[in-house]
Amino acid sequence: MDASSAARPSLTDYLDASIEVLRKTRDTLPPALVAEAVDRVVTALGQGRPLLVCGNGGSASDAQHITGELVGRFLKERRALKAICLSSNAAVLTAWANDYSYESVFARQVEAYAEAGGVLLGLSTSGNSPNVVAAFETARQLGMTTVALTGEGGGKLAALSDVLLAVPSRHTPLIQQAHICLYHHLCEEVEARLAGV
Ligand SMILES: O=C(CO)[C@@H](O)[C@H](O)[C@H](O)[C@H](O)COP(=O)(O)O
Ligand SMILES: [Zn+2]
Repeated sequence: MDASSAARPSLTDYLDASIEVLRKTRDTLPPALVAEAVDRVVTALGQGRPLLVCGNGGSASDAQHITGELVGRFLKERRALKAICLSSNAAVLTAWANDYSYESVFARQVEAYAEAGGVLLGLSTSGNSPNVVAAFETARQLGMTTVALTGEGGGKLAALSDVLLAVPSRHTPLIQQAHICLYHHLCEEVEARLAGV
């Protein structure tokens, strides 16, 4: 063991902390709220309206992950679903951020793809990333439903979300891990309900 490793959590400690956040999420997040998020997404996609997904850093990967499951498949064979990742088009992101502002990179794409009755799903562990906040403001102006996956309290997204799924932690990586559980559940439910529709 090197001298500095004593200060860092062991893998066992890290897994224990992860389990604790997942357990608190299970015990505190109302199932009816999760069901409402599922309902909103099922309604939008069932009517051919888009699900737009955005986030930064690890949450950008999560946004890609979610849209990959829904455009392709999660567990079942079924039709493709109109899920669009706003965090993955490098040309759009770099051109818009370079010429205008990083703060508006998602809002601009919401303008491009929004349809009233669609859903914007934003992932932000702080709930305060300015580009996700701006995207929520634009989505609401354009008649979209907003669903947020955040950490404890929901930050600025709390006031801008029709459905707020806030993981009870302030630790970014552990919140992200709980987000993966929540969105895999969402994908499984959405897919099951839209199979054959
Ligand atoms: O993946 C991680 C940390 O696990 C980082 O890349 C993290 O996503 C970035 O610092 C984000 O910029 C954090 O933004 P947010 O979750 O507060 O919206
Ligand atoms: Zn990470």
